[in-house]
Amino acid sequence: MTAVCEPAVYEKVALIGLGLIAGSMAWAMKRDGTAGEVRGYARSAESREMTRRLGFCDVVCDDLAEVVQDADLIVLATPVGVMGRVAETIAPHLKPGAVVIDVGSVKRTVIEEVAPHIPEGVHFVPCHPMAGTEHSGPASGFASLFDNRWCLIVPVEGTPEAEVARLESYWQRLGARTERMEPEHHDLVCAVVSHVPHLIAYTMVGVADDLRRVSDQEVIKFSAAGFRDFTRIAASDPTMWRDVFLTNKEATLEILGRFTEELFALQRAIRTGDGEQLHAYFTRTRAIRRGILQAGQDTDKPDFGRTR
Ligand SMILES: NC(=O)c1ccc[n+]([C@@H]2O[C@H](COP(=O)([O-])OP(=O)(O)OC[C@H]3O[C@@H](n4cnc5c(N)ncnc54)[C@H](O)[C@@H]3O)[C@@H](O)[C@H]2O)c1
Ligand SMILES: O=C(O)C(=O)C[C@]1(C(=O)O)C=C[C@@H](O)C=C1
Repeated sequence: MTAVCEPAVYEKVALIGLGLIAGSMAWAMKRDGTAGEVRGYARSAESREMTRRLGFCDVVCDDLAEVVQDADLIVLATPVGVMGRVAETIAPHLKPGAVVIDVGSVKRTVIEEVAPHIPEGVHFVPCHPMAGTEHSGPASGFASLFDNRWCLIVPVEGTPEAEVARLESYWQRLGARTERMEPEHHDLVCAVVSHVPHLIAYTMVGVADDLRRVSDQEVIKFSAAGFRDFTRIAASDPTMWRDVFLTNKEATLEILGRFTEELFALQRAIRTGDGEQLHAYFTRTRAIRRGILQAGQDTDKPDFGRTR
């Protein structure tokens, strides 16, 4: 029996910044023909060469104007700190009716920095796939990254409903579930579920490293899942995460403030031997994890399930 292929959602797609997210999008588009043609732009000859060798783009360019011209969908997949500059460079070369999206982990600042450069007649629809790994670069992408993960869509005022709906169907074809959100709410939610947890992991690994006595061999030798997870997360790309904290400053500081208050309360409970308080706290947090599992919302997929 011949498989019935859905038509492409966008005919020509241009990816800017060929790393984990762009590479995974390209593999996922190839998986079921979500795009007619995929072009990719990378600054370094090494990334372009690697991309050609892996074969996830039909055309690989070293010129931003060339990659975006004629593209129906343009994806900004660089660290968030440079997205404004990239948007400014590509703006004169965008065709009328094209859709520009970003996949950055922060939304309010990206909107402030990108939107002013988007020409009249071109649509800008900010997106954030809630999926990733600690790996980066063109060789790190894989087709199943977005399967069953959320992609948050943060439309700006005035975007035609049809363009947002089309983008939702695009992400769904890449395997994701979609939800729309306001930028400020997005940044606060991500500070809680992603940004501050990364900061805690970075800090915890830094603390272990400071205690050289235990860090060399013992930390790895005796670590069980908890600390190993911290070291995995703390291996994430430094440029990406520097930009996340600098651009989501307000929400990060808000959540960090709450976090340190709770931490001090637990610290006091330990110092004063208040077992009842500790037990009540841990009972509450266990119920949260169990609730997530019961609702079938834990879509965590370890790397061993990945496919190109
Ligand atoms: N890694 C994750 O878990 C994850 C998840 C969701 C969203 N994001 C967001 O997606 C974006 C890309 O992240 P990634 O994990 O794919 O990173 P990555 O480091 O794997 O890829 C980013 C690529 O952008 C390139 N780049 C940097 N500056 C550039 C510039 N000025 N012009 C062109 N290219 C440039 C880098 O060389 C790199 O190849 C980031 O904004 C990040 O916040 C990441
Ligand atoms: O799984 C991981 O390694 C990730 O860090 C992915 C993760 C997250 O915190 O969940 C990281 C940053 C993103 O913007 C979205 C997803």
